[in-house]
Amino acid sequence: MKIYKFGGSSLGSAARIRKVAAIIAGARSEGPLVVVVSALFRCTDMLLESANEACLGDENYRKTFEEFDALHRNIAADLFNAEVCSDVVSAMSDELLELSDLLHGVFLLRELSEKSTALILSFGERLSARLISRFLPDGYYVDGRNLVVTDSNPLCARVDRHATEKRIQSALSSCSGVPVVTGYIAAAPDGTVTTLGRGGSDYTASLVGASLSASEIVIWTDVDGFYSADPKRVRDARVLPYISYAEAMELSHAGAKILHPFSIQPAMKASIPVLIRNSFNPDAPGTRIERDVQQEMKDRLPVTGLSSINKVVLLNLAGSGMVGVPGIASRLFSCLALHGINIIFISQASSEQSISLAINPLQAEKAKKILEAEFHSEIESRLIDPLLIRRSLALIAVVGNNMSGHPGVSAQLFETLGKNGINVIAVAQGANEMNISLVIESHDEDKALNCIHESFFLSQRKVHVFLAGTGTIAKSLLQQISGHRMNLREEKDLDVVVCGIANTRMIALNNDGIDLERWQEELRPRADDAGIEDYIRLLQERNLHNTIFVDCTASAKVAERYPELLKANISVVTANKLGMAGPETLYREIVDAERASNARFLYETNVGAGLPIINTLNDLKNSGDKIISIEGVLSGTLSFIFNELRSGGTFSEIVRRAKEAGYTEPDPRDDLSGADFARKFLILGRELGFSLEYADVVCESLVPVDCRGEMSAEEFLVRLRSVDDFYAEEIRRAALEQMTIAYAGEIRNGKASIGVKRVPLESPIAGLSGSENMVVFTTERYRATPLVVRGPGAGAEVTAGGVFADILRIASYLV
Ligand SMILES: NC(=O)C1=CN([C@@H]2O[C@H](COP(=O)(O)OP(=O)(O)OC[C@H]3O[C@@H](n4cnc5c(N)ncnc54)[C@H](OP(=O)(O)O)[C@@H]3O)[C@@H](O)[C@H]2O)C=CC1
Ligand SMILES: N[C@@H](CC=O)C(=O)O
Repeated sequence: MKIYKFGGSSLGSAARIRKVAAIIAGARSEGPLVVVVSALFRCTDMLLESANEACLGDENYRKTFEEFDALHRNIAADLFNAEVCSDVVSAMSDELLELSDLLHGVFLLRELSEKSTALILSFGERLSARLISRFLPDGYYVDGRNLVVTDSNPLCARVDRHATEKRIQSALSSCSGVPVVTGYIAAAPDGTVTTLGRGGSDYTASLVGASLSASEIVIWTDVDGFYSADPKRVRDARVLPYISYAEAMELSHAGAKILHPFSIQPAMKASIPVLIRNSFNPDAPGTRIERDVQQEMKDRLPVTGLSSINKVVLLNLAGSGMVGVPGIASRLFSCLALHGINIIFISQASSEQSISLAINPLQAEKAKKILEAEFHSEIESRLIDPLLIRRSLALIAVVGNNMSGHPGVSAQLFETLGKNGINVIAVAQGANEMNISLVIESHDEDKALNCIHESFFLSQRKVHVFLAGTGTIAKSLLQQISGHRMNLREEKDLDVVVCGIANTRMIALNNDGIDLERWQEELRPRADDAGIEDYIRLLQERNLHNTIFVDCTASAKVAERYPELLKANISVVTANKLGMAGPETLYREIVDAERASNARFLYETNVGAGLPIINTLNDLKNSGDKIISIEGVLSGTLSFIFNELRSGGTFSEIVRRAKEAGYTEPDPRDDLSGADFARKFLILGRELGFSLEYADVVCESLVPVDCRGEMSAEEFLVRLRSVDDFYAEEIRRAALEQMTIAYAGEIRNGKASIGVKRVPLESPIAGLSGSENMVVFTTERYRATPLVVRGPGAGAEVTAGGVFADILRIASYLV
């Protein structure tokens, strides 16, 4: 014998009911079957709505009732021929009339007790079972009120298992045909209608299955099975082929809505497998819930799935007078139980100074009053503090049989949450080690679910990138991410998802990732006054896990926001030097914010574009070497200019080419003035531990005096022709002495200076070509032969590559 339970989503229309009948016919050919049904799709909600409206004196209750009434009549008209239909409708009419009278009574009295609510709600299942039993060739109606015996709690009744089993066995053991049992509804011994709580039809199915020793209980629903997390919250959640009874119980108690939390227990006790299957996709294998016997279950990762309860409140009973006093916990739990308050979560530290309880927010005020009364004298005498209630919280359960005895699961869990800036307010784990429950702020719920899901390899790991700037470097970066994304997915199990792109005028946002093949088309105009603050607000509102802000602007305003981002635990990668080379106060703020947060700040491209200069310096420093001096050429543009001058080009023309090649700053005067080079030296000087401001770098400007005012880049390049002859002559004269000229600098003893220098033709600097940079580290370890880093120090491709590498460094830290 099998038990098939169909939820409301499977019973939404005549067409759906026909599909259900086909599923039943298939099973019937294999052996006896009992069907349990919920109310038709949305009907329980309609009944509740109508009852509430009636109670408020809102005449709309009739309209809602009529909608409910019409839905059943229309489905009957569609399912049956005229003769049968009139038969079915007349059977249903008696019940619909009774329901209408009841609602009218509520309307007149303006009173809706839990008892009358249960009675009104019972019509949903009663009418759906009437329709379906009649539609099945050998179906017959069985009223769950005659089978399931409960206490008299109307809306969430406790089942008397013994009495229920006897009734089910006597009614259904030797049934012929297909009994169609109303799920969800039950009755107290005095005949009062009760219900088993929302989703209680699953429980009915499990009770029926256990009482009849069924071979399996199949819960037919509208999804493919039990997911590793709620797919509405975790897009990459996947169907679990197997889970154990214990896991299913833990997950459904902690919010997984797919199964009524009580429904596992009867099946588990009778060792009956429970299958979750999709009536919309009957070919899908679904999820099998049974004892932990399958090898697949034993071989699984430690965490099987996650679930969450969206709204809980935390009650905190605390006080020094609780320490070592037996009976406090007993009084706490007993008085809440006495008043029917369900405790979802309990946490107590070994100090015994406080006990935290999570409960349903609807019961919070009642619970507070009860506890204040219970502990009145202790609160008066200050042995216990006034009761604290924290609201807007969510509970997350991380569940897996294989977590037990597997060291490192909680470490990984808390590390993941910490790196994403998610504060854990309370924690509980039972000694069976298969459920770690956490209470967090509810606005972090989705973020927490997603990062935990990825961290335990339940889905592909992701970083979410928000890019500022769409210029030379940003374009190249987007091209590189787009080109390499598939490889990263396949080889590193990492997805770099670009969720935001903004410049000063346009913006594109998409949590699922902007299409990088056509990102320009996704850009939309921004409001005139929307600055970088607005972009940061939007990205913070999204609150995605593993978020990295990437700055490819040359804007000081953007750089000023780094501390705020880091404090919000958002990592930053920047090509923009105006943070680390900004005023020392900003530099300190950034460094301090990074230290205080769990986020990372990487800026390797600030010096030498894609060359590993900052990392090399830090490696030397961190491994205890002493830096004596740093010398070299750190401007790609200036290097290019002097390298090209040696080959005979004209100064202004070479600057134009440097700009076209993407070597220059947005304003090339930032290169020619030495400002960009000076910023790099400032950054290196600060890395060395010197307290420096920009003005401390002695810097020679190559910008002619008449080119220093406001002017367009084009006008500047034209005016620059005035110095062409001068530099041609300088190069010629130097060559006569086997020398050349270059723009280079040195940091020594905390002093930094840069400028034009004559260098011998055979020197390494004269050997540079293109936009090459060269940094010479003379250190205690590298004294005789200094350590040299050399290579292209400017250009879109290498810079974007460096930014991308920083993103990946942060990704490997985060995920
Ligand atoms: N070129 C190179 O080799 C290297 C460059 N860098 C650094 O990379 C950065 C980018 O350079 P590059 O791509 O050449 O510059 P571009 O001038 O080509 O692009 C700058 C981008 O930043 C945008 N922007 C400016 N201010 C803001 C703001 N407040 N909010 C959002 N977007 C803003 C601009 O938008 P809009 O178009 O609307 O003005 C533009 O899209 C610079 O800081 C540079 O120093 C670092 C190493 C090497
Ligand atoms: N404009 C810069 C680019 C790298 O920072 C340079 O020329 O070096």
